[in-house]
Amino acid sequence: MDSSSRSAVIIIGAGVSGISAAKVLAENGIADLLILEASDRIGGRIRKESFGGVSVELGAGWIAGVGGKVSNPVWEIAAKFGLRTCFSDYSNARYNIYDRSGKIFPSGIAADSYKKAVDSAIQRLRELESDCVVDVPNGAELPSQVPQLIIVFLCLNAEKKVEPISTYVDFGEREFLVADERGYEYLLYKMAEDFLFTSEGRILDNRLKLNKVVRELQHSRNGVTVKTEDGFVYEANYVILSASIGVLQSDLICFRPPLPRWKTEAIEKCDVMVYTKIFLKFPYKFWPCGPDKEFFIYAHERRGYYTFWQHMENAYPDSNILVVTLTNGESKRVEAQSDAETLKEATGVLCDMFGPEIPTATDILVPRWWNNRFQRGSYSNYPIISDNQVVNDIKAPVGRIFFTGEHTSERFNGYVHGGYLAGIDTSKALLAEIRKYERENESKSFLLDPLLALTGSLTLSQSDTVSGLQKCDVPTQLYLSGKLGITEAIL
Ligand SMILES: Cc1cc2nc3c(=O)[nH]c(=O)nc-3n(C[C@H](O)[C@H](O)[C@H](O)COP(=O)(O)OP(=O)(O)OC[C@H]3O[C@@H](n4cnc5c(N)ncnc54)[C@H](O)[C@@H]3O)c2cc1C
Repeated sequence: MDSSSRSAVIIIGAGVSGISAAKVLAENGIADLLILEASDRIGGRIRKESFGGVSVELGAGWIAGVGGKVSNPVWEIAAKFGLRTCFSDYSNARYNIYDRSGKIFPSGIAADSYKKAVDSAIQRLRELESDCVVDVPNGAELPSQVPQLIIVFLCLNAEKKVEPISTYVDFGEREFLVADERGYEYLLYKMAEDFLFTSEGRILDNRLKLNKVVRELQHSRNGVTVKTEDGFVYEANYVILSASIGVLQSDLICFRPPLPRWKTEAIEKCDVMVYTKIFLKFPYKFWPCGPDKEFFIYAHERRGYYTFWQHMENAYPDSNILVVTLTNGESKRVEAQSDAETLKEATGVLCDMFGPEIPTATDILVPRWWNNRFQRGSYSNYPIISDNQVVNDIKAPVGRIFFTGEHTSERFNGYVHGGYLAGIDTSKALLAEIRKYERENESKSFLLDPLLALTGSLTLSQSDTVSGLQKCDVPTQLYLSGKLGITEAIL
């Protein structure tokens, strides 16, 4: 076991929220920080991979919420660094719906069915709201012609909340696909460059430590001891924890003492969505091309079975890549099987749509977000009908541990900009806390001064001298939530 010196703040996780949190701290004079990241890279759920000769985004692919009155901060950063993006027009998908015999549903029927189903689902949601039942409206009465379409759209929307989605209300309704060889993650690197030492595209600053899997957080009124899987121990005055909601629900990180019940209950209440983009590379195109054909749908009686497709010709012309999106149960099923089996299933679906003569895919890429122990899912999904108490509890600090990540964003959870803004918010809250202690400490030492002069000496313990911040610790949660008992709050 090794010991490192004490840091002012340790940030756990180098995804967008961890990096934005660290940047705000650094900009506000907290240079003494340490970022511990479990994997061998920064980015977290923003991740590119080379596939079929281009860069594909296994995680976040779109900058969602663009073109409104307020500018999406992630869009601004992307513009600043010249990230290449393509506008995505999903609206045409409803006209590109294939049945199992490869017939396209006539556009009128499809659009009409879509509208009816959405209306019916919204109505059903309103009813559910009054009953306080929380779920995707599986049982909504759907027109029989293209049920799969409706379910896809409802899934894609309901999983990210059906009623006004803050992202679109605030930032606009347009979505842009990142299609840049440097990847979406390039933005994180550029953010890190502002406060970490970098050279030739690499972060060389030893305040970022990769392959450091945090397994234990021992916290007290004096600080936090962080233990990693490789036996290292790090000490900090404060910790910002940006691990995903799926990780918090798992047993990867042990808290000593355990998190209070109000916290663990809130964490359990938040659903984890699994969203999987499967990439298939072909020797040549056999699907209809053109911008209005970018998205197409396969209508199958089995819910979510290889339903939502996208060709990558707009993003990367002549790449001959198709992407199919699966969610939740289907994602987990596919993650558990071999890629060869997945390829066989996907090929069967493509044969249904485009005939048996299609070429065999030369490559397949199946990300496994659910089985990744540093993610355990793709993004958070708060119950449609829930108050803000759950998210407030999830983000509330416990003593010296502050929580961040997309799941702590009240308005933009599930999105990159949610993670980005959450990181900023958390750091601001921590800075306020630090300043408060500094003020209190100053007034304490002011009171102590005459005493010191009288006695001539006063010995402080080592932990007291590390930082004045430790001298008058009041568990943060005490004043954030009136419902707590003292012992729970101290935990
Ligand atoms: C498939 C997919 C598609 C998506 N599509 C979009 C999209 O199109 N648009 C959009 O805006 N958003 C999208 N998202 C969501 C977006 O990617 C996330 O909201 C955002 O990236 C989350 O950032 P974060 O910092 O909160 O978490 P993360 O990126 O998960 O960062 C947390 C970091 O903590 C690390 N970590 C975890 N446990 C430990 C530990 N014990 N010790 C040390 N480190 C640890 C992880 O390795 C990770 O790097 C998508 C996500 C997925 C998976």
